[in-house]
This record gives sequence, structure tokens and C-alpha cells, in this order.
Amino acid sequence: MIQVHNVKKEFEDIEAVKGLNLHIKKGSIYGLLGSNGAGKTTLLKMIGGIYKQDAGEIFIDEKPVFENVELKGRMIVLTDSLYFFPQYTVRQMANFYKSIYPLWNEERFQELSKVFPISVNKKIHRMSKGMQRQVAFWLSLSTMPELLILDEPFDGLDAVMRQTVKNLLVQDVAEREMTILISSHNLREVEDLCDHIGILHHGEMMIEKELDDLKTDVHKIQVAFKGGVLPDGLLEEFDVLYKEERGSVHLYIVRGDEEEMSAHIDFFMPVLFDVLPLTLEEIFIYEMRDVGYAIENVIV
Ligand SMILES: Nc1ncnc2c1ncn2[C@@H]1O[C@H](COP(=O)(O)OP(=O)(O)OP(=O)(O)O)[C@@H](O)[C@H]1O
Repeated sequence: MIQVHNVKKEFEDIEAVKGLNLHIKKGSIYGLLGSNGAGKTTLLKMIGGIYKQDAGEIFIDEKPVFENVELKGRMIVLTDSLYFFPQYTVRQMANFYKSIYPLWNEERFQELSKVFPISVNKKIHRMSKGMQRQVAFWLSLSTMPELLILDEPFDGLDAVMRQTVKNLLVQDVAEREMTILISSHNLREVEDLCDHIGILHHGEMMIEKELDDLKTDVHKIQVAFKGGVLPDGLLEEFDVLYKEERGSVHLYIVRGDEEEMSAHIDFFMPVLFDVLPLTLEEIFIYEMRDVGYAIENVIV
């Protein structure tokens, strides 16, 4: 559904996005992760047709996105700064959406009024940040978008509302193959929701994978040997992202094939050998460390 070819974007002297490629299939939930300033928002805004790229091409359903009114009628871009008309109530804003989004579904809007505990007659600018975000989802989902682009979407929502919104999103993906592109620093949430992950750093795509593959590609290994002596060259030929000694136990974070690695370690007859699962948060931290973006022990 989305194809990004060699896309670049500069702001004055900053190269925010440097020749990036990305492919997202219809009906998938793609999580864009990355360090602060990595270029996530810039990329989302280009895919959403808000910014024009300096170079490269962006196609949605094989059509260029920038200034494409027809495509924009079928997609919603929700960024951190929500925009509502001053003085408008939810109903008035809904009428506006209805007039510009061809797939607006009034029945859905009414159904969702049971989910979001907000009066349609309330003025949006008088609502709390979290309530405004609820209205944004309420209106967005009533437009029946084929593509939903979300930048830090759950900021301000309480835990119950977060889960409710996530359920609504998953339901739309399952029932009508909506595609979601989501950028978030909340990796637990991304892990819950996404089937594909892309990690950006300094405007470049470092890793792009199915979440399940990403998880089966990186392993946390605990290993110990008789007398606490580590065999020479253990894991030398593997891609070790991190290692640490905890007494006689050695902890490794290794990228590679689990079976091959296990067979290799078994050969040295360890007295302890465990392969432990990694969370997306751990994978992110170790992958970022690998490109020199490490956690510092800062004490001030
Ligand atoms: N409108 C702008 N004018 C000038 N520079 C910008 C503008 N928007 C973004 N940048 C710069 O482009 C780079 C990428 O910013 P972007 O907001 O895309 O990063 P991000 O990955 O979304 O970051 P964060 O996780 O901190 O929100 C940064 O160096 C930022 O300072």
C-alpha cells in the first residue's frame, strides 16, 4: 500500500531523512521506532502528504501522495498537535469531517459515542488534553480511513482509554484491512500492536523486519562453564551486541540463528545455558547501542 523510494528531506542544514526506503502492506500495523530527532515525524508527515520530500518518491496505492486530494480523503494523519476549529463542539467538528471525508460513516460516529464518554455538544477547546485526543480518535475512526498515520498517538490517554482505542484500531485492521503506521516511544504498546517494525537513526533505516522475525533474530543468552572458565573464542563468529559478566555467569545479547548458536555453545559443554526471550524495548536498546547510541550512567 505504501512505497517509499530513496526519500530525502532537509531542513536548512539538517538532513532529517537521508535516502530512505520503506514498504508497508495493506492491513499491516507498522511501528516506526527511533531515537529523538531520528526523523520519524518528518517521514510520517511526508507519507501523510503534509511535507513534500526533496528527493525520491512516495506512493500510496501506486499514486503520488503530495497534494493528492483523493488519497487524503481516505487517510488520516494524527500528529501530536491536534487541530480543531476554535469554539466548535464535537458535533460541529463531526459535520465538518463529514463534509470533507467521502467515507464518513454517521452510524459509526453514533456507535463510537457509546465508547467515548463525551457529550457531542461540548466545545472541544474546553476539554482536557486526553479528552481532545479521544475526540480525535472518535472523528478519525468515523471517517473509515484506509490508512491511519499516528505520531505518538496515546499521549494523554489514561490506561483504560488506551486499551479501548487499541482494541478499536485492531478491530478496524481485522474487519476492513485498515493499514496503520504508528510512531511511538512506548515500546510496550508498539509490541502489543504492531506486526512490522522499522528502527530509524539519524534519518536512516537501521532495521526493518516483521516483529516476530526481529524477536527470533536477537537472543539473550546466559551461560556458565565449569570452574568459571570461558572457552576461547566462544561466540567469536557470532554478532554479539552486548556482553556482561555476572560472577561466573556470562550474559550475551547475540544476533543470529538460535539453533546454530545453541549447537555451538553446547559443543563447549556449559554447566548452565539458557536462551531467554527479549522484549522489544531490550532489542531496541541493544540495537541502538550497536550503532553507538548507548545508555550512559549519568549522575548529576
Ligand atoms: N520544521 C523543522 N524545521 C527545522 N528542522 C526540523 C523541522 N522538523 C524537524 N526538524 C529537524 O529534523 C530532525 C528530525 O526531526 P523529527 O521531528 O522528524 O524527529 P523524530 O524522530 O520525530 O524525533 P522525536 O522522537 O524527538 O519526536 C531533527 O534534527 C529536527 O531538529
